[in-house]
Amino acid sequence: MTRPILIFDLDGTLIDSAPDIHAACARLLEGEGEQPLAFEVIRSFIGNGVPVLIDRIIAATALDPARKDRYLAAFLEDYGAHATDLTFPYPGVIEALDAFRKDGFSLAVCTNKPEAPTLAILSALQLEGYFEGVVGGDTLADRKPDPAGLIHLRQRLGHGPVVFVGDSEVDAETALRAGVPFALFSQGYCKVPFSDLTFAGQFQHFADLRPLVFKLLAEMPVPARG
Ligand SMILES: O=C(O)COP(=O)(O)O
Ligand SMILES: [Mg+2]
Repeated sequence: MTRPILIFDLDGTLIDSAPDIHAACARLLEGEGEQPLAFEVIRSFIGNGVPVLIDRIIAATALDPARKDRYLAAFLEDYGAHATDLTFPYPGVIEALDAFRKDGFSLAVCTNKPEAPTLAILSALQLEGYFEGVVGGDTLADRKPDPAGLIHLRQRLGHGPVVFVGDSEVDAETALRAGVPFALFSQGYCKVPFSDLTFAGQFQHFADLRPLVFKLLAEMPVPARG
């Protein structure tokens, strides 16, 4: 039987990474003689990838847009060295991944975080062994909300039924465009009211994800046999 595929977003879904992203942004701004931005402000800038994070910081401060490449490189170098100082999986993530693995799911990650820090974080938090595929923000030509990452992972992992688990409006749009049901984690970094999102179900603790995923799989149309 085709194995079902469960694809997870990373920041604000599997891991609470905003504290380290905020700290690295604060060091970048201090290095440029600027005041750090508030934690909630930086958290609201996460989800569209690091280049967009830097654009949003430039727009909110006196940083020079012409020096974006330099800020981006400085951020990535610093964040790469400190990405798991304050970052942990959300409660229940490891138990949920263990259960899904026992159930026979193929597990994967589709994040807008660049691939190098993504792989380093998964390794440092001992999560890497769970995932048969990882797509970062710079892995393919287009990142979320482009559906290419979900489509690529589905093809790589055997074309089984897919559920995408994420926290944000970016993830909801990605799932919609890929034609995949979306399970919304309500404790992440979403910037818009949930009523503005398309999602098949939501959960607030990872202990509640497994029944939701089985419900969504049971609701999926059975593919026609040729
Ligand atoms: O914006 C980012 O860098 C990553 O965000 P994501 O893991 O939620 O896709
Ligand atoms: Mg996210």
